[in-house]
Amino acid sequence: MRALYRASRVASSTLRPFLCESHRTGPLQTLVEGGRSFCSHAREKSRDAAVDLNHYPPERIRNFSIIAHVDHGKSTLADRLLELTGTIKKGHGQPQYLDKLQVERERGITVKAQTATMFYRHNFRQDYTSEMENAPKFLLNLVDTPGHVDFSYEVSRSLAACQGVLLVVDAAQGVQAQTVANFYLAFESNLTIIPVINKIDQPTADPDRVKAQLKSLFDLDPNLALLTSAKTGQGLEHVLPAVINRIPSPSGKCDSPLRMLLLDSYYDEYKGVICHVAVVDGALHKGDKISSSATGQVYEVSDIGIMHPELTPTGVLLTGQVGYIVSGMRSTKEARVGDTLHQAKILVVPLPGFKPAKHMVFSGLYPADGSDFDALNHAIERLICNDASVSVTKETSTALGMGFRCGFLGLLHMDVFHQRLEQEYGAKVLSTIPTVPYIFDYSDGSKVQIQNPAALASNPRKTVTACWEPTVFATIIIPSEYIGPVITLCSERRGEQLEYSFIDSQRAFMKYRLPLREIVVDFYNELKSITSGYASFDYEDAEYQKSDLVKLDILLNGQPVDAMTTIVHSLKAQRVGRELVEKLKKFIDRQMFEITIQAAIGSRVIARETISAMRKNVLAKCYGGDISRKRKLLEKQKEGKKRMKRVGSVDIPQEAFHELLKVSKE
Ligand SMILES: Nc1nc2c(ncn2[C@@H]2O[C@H](COP(=O)(O)OP(=O)(O)OP(=O)(O)O)[C@@H](O)[C@H]2O)c(=O)[nH]1
Repeated sequence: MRALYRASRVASSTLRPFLCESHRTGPLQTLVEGGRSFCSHAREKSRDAAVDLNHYPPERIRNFSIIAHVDHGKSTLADRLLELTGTIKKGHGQPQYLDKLQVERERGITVKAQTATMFYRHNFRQDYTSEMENAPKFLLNLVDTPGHVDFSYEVSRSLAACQGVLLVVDAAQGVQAQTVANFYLAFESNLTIIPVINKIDQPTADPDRVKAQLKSLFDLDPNLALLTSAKTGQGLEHVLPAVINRIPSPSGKCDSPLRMLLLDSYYDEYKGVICHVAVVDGALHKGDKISSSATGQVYEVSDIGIMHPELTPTGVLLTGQVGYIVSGMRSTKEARVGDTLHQAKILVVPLPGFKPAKHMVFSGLYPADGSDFDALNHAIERLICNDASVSVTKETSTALGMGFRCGFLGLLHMDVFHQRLEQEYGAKVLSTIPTVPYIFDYSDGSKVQIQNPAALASNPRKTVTACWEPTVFATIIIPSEYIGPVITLCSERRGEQLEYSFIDSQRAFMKYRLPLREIVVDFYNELKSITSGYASFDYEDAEYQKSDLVKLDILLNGQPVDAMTTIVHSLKAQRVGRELVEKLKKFIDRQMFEITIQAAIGSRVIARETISAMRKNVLAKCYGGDISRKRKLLEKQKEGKKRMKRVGSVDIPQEAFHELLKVSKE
């Protein structure tokens, strides 16, 4: 009896994940057919499946991510692995296949992490003479991640679905700042790290130097580093065997109730919201009803599959597998990244999820043509379905009308969002000067985070008692000859040096604490230019520090333009004010009346420029020398101008706003 019970338990635990919901809860004996484990319902469902995932229990799965510093070759390596496994055709004519966005192709950077499922036969005995057809087939999920610091949130999210990483390092450039940051992301997540020294085909490649750096900085065994060229294909044959041999399989429980992590989501015009998910425990089938731990909403799974590399329906996703689902969610408010999805009516302990995205930079987005507010609203709603890391709230500006205050992960992220709005949704956008989130303490004990400088209004009933600004820990890696200029740059930017050491005989490693405001605008460009492009830079957020901040208003003919208000350090107010005023003068056209442009702190004007009025020649038609008639005409013109000045509003061209974004230094 006990044996029978045990047999049915074993059968139940191994079979249940493969069954549809109606059968999973029913008596098992009705489902077992000639010793095979699948119910007729499940077979029916798998008919539309191009790939049968039932052959891939967790021990035949490896989930790994490719992480590296910018441009060290992640996406190219991903291409080669996809080709090697036959997932995409060789010479598909589209380099960096997984960089699908127009903005990624134009800028040559990865912005969005992309997952692709590959199938690969691996012979553990390394006995290549034996027939490979008999070697076990593995399901490999590869995640290509962005390298730029702004998108490290994407990297940390991707790592939640992985058990290991390929840490790619350029054989000529060696370890760079994002290599360090990404190593620690993987290390702190307890992932297996496989070092890959790439671009060994370059004439300046020095793999031994890189191996020594990997040892001294990360204590990684240099003998375990793989040497590759994603360009020529050299050494690539060792990558996937290393993935299978060194990275553990996912450790979820097949016989537990479904727990699935929502990794990412995007909006598709035809299918609606498509969610990328990692099945941690249990299994999910097409037609199942699932529920969100965050909202309690119930959905029916209408499509399910893997990215192979395009959406490929499979009818099922099993423990340890990564794929997509379509379940009728309508917006990212429903598809919350980091949420745990489970079978409806079966309660589970939610998975740890992710830390919420931290918004470093805020900016107002307004329709370039005021009447297009609805179009911009629609475009932003759609785009945040594809980029949930942006925060959006509505705001109104007296100068620009109705718009949005958006929070971004950094300046590049802001630029990319802006570009995507224009390219993918045809929205014409005007953005205001980016600002960082400051905190102000008031005399009544309240604390307010200011994301829009114009909102910092003077209030007679309470005064500001303290100002706080966000800071970051910055990592800078540079060739030793540039140490002097970099130290000067950091101290100009109010930085405090925390660490200073040498990676090897040629390169220095520095850690600084810097105010976030000082690095979001143009710090990286300046760092690159003073180091001939050799510096690498990364940062992570640190705590707030007390600071002496002032609100800087820009006034046109005495009227403050709220969209141009900014908050600056008091020591730099004069310089920033002058720079803003001079920039504006260049971009505002002369009008029929005089325009004064002023920068002011409260009622104190700290910089001023004047654009003189265009003078219409009212005397053109006045022939002859009647002086009193001429004087009369000039007097009339002066009166008219006064009236225009009083009632007229200054037209500020779009370029003026774009130029103000570039105000390089505070
Ligand atoms: N010589 C050489 N060039 C390579 C190799 N691998 C990649 N590249 C080149 O390096 C550049 C950057 O490659 P990507 O694959 O886009 O780098 P990435 O790390 O994905 O870049 P981000 O996504 O922006 O972080 C491209 O011009 C590639 O052609 C290699 O093994 N050898």
